[in-house]
Amino acid sequence: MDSMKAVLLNVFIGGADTTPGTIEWAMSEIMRNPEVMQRVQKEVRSVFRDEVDEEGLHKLEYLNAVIKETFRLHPAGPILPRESRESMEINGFHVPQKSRIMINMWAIGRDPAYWGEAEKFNPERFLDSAIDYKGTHFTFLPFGGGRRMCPAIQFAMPIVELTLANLLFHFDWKLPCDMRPEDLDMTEHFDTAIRRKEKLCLIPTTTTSARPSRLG
Ligand code: HEM
Repeated sequence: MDSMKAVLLNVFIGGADTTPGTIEWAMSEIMRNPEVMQRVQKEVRSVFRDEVDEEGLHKLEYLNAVIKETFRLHPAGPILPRESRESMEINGFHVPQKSRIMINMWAIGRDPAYWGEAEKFNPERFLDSAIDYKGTHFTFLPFGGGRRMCPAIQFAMPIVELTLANLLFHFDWKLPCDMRPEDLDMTEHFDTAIRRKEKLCLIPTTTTSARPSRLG
């Protein structure tokens, strides 16, 4: 019974903050980078005609790169906890058996040793790149890796893609009070996940350019 409770709690905690948090960070980064907004909206609006559907998602190469870049800078699971099964030596440090090891994916994602212009939101770095989120590229593990990696990738990714594609397809977006993109507050609040400290507040306007066939 206790392990059933633990599994259910894990699913609730694992699913609660991660997906909406990723969508919120992606929209924040897209708003801060108008050239990314222009490119991603152009892609979404050229792939879909009347509605966004799941079948077309695989064609959204640039949106996929935007999501990967969001994971790199704002990983929903910033710390991956592990325990060493045996004692070992890593980079000259002795790690005793059963040590608790915290892998800091947030820091690895911003490490200039692995990423050019590491602090810059640049989805283009993932275009024509073999790096994916399946747990084999150790500098990029948004869903973790190994036997404890997130069991919900196939479920979570379409939700993130569909939500963002819909937001970008149906609406144009503005920052409130004539705020400039570079003034958008990106302060982080660290909990089990890293969320925005201030909620993201945006103004949607409906657009006719997304639905040419209905107007035609
Ligand atoms: C964008 C969405 C999501 C991201 C980025 C994400 C990321 C992660 C990460 C980094 C881990 C730790 C993996 C490791 O230690 O190697 C994890 C574990 C887990 N996630 Fe997700 N997750 C997402 C969505 C979800 C959803 C929607 C659910 C459930 C409905 C879920 C359920 C779980 C569970 C149960 C675990 C624990 C697995 C275990 O300990 O064996 N996740 N997730």
